[in-house]
Amino acid sequence: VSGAKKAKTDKDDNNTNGLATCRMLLAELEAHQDAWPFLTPVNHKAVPGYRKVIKKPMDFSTIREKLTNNQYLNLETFIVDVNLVFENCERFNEDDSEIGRAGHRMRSFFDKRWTELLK
Ligand SMILES: Oc1ccc2c(c1)N[C@H](O)CC2
Repeated sequence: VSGAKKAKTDKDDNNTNGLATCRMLLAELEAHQDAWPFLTPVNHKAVPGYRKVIKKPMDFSTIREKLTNNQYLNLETFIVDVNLVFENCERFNEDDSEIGRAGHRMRSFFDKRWTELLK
């Protein structure tokens, strides 16, 4: 019947919400050699100014937790959180710094990979 909603089953292997793609992309981000500044939440108690400057902290372990808890509706909502990691990094770090450069390298890696996977 037209308009009838397709029942979601775990056999639904056409990666409907892009969740298999999210898992693949996150695994690659976590394994990247430049991921070290982004693997766990910034310790805002130890970093002066961080809590005040960065309104929405985000990191790869938090994204992993949210993915595990099925908190991402689709690939788009996942990409919003990954981009938040890189936006926070650019806000808090000079471009010409170790962490600043790592952030730029990670962002260009991610942009390349998700556009490749979406083609
Ligand atoms: O010198 C420092 C010391 C701590 C941090 C940074 C730089 N940047 C990170 O984005 C946040 C944590």
